[in-house]
Formats: sequence, structure tokens, C-alpha cells
Amino acid sequence: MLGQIARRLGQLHGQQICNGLNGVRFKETHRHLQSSFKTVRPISTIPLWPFSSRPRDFSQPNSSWSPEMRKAYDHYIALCDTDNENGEKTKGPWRKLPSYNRSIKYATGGIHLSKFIQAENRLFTRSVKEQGATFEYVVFVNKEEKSCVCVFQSGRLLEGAPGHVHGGAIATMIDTVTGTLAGYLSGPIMTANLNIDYRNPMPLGSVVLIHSALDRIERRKTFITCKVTSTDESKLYTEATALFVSISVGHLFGSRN
Ligand SMILES: CCCCCCCCCCCCCC(=O)SCCNC(=O)CCNC(=O)[C@H](O)C(C)(C)COP(=O)(O)OP(=O)(O)OC[C@H]1O[C@@H](n2cnc3c(N)ncnc32)[C@H](O)[C@@H]1OP(=O)(O)O
Repeated sequence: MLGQIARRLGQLHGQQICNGLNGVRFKETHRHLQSSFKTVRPISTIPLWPFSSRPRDFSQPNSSWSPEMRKAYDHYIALCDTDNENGEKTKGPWRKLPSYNRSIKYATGGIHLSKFIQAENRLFTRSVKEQGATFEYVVFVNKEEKSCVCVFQSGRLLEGAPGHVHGGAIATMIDTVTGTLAGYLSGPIMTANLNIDYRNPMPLGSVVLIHSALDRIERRKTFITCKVTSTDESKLYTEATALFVSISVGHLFGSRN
């Protein structure tokens, strides 16, 4: 039974992510899973981390970032909350979201749980250790406008057509960004539908902006629109619409709400 629960949990993100779970202390694991996943909330409502150690944020600048990536990051950082010269906080419209390498780290206490639950698993977009080789990205949300923007730099391992980014890698980033916004606004969700129009090939290594906005919410359904453009927004690469359905945590364990 617990193995089944664990395997169901492991299907998060469409991947079998809990193969390494066999052999862990199931009683303890189950108790932690139950209490932790009951507390998954929209990212917007997550308070300051309740434990002293914070998980590493993978969306901080690193040496693989091109000047264009850094410039776009600095542009949005300047629009986030800042401290003025008097040490007072000035409210900005944007907020930078942290990005972890394990989805479990988004749950309360997840950094601790991640040491013994599904310890080998990694979030797909953060699974390659080499900086700059795959997905370098950072997401900023605008709560008032119910929108977000992601600055994304593609790496050499994401090739599809020669010299250009693989369509599946672009879809991955669109799912990630629209899903992040839907989760921010609606709490635990899963992708139900993703429609993508590829308008122009995206050069490998380029930096793009992935703009997502709330279209509407109907009952459990959150509809998001998305456009991928060059950083100066003069070139349109991709357009998409996405539907996310709110789930109870039990959905991941096989129960139907
Ligand atoms: C945990 C924190 C993690 C943080 C990570 C952060 C970063 C990463 C973020 C990355 C994010 C990446 C996330 C990922 O990649 S998630 C991985 C990919 N997605 C999946 O594997 C989902 C698989 N599908 C399901 O589990 C279920 O089918 C879902 C949950 C989607 C709905 O099954 P459920 O039994 O619950 O609901 P329902 O069937 O009663 O339907 C409810 C309503 O929805 C409507 N409907 C349903 N399907 C469709 C459809 N295809 N088109 C149009 N409409 C559809 C339906 O008509 C109904 O409408 P209405 O009658 O109310 O009008």
C-alpha cells in the first residue's frame, strides 16, 4: 500500500520519480508525506521558510549567464521590492520566485523530507548539474496583474533542429512557467491541456522572455495564456494556451477528490 502511494507520488511531473523509494523507512516516510503534502499551498501564501536552513535557489545568477540574460534579470529585479537609502522597503510590482531542484522542497519542511524521500529524484528542468548546459531560467510574478515573466537561456544540450532549441524543451519551459503561475494563483494543480504554436525557430543559446497571464478561472480550471518573445519583444517565437485543473493532494495518491 505504502509502496503504491509512493509510486503514485512519484508520477508527479509525468515521470517515475520514486524508484529509489524501495527500502526507505515506509512508516516514517508515509507519516511525513501525509503531514507535509497536506500543507502544500499556493506559492503566494507560503510564509517565510519555517526552518532555519533554506533550500538552494537555482535561479540566482551564475557564470553561465550571458550579458543579455543578466541584463533582463537585472531589469526585473529592479522592479521587485527594494530597500531605499533610508533602509525602508519600497514595494515593487514584481516578485522573484525561488526555484528548487526538487518539487518536494516546495512543501513545508520539504528540504528535510527530501533527504530521505525519493532522494535521487530531481525536477526535470533542474536535473543537469552543469551550469548553462540545459535550462537557465528565473521567474518573476506580478500578483496584481496575475501574470509572470520568465527569463530563459537555453543551453547546448537542448538542441532540436540544428542550432535551434528542441520543441519539447520549449514545451517544458512553457509548462513550467504557466504551471508556476497557475500554482501561484490556484494552489496545487496539474496540467490538463497544453496547446502550442511554434511561430519561429529559437536559436540555441538565445535568451527569451516567456510571458504568461491568467485568462480566467472557472471552478477548478485555471486557464493561462503564454507568449515567448525575444528580450526586446520584437520577435515572437511561440504562443500557447494552457489549462490547469486544481487537485487535492489525494489525487497524486490515486483518489478522485
Ligand atoms: C507541489 C508543488 C510543486 C511545485 C513545482 C513548481 C514548478 C514546476 C511547475 C510545473 C508544472 C507542471 C505540471 C505538470 O506538468 S503535471 C504533469 C502532466 N499532467 C498530468 O499528468 C495530468 C494527468 N491528468 C489528470 O491527472 C487528470 O485528468 C486531471 C487532474 C487533469 C483532471 O482530472 P480530475 O478528475 O481531477 O478532473 P475532471 O476530469 O473532473 O475535470 C475537471 C474539469 O476539467 C476539465 N478537463 C479535464 N481535463 C481536461 C482537458 N484535457 N481538456 C479540457 N478540459 C479538461 C473537465 O472537463 C472538467 O471541467 P468542468 O466540468 O468543471 O467544466
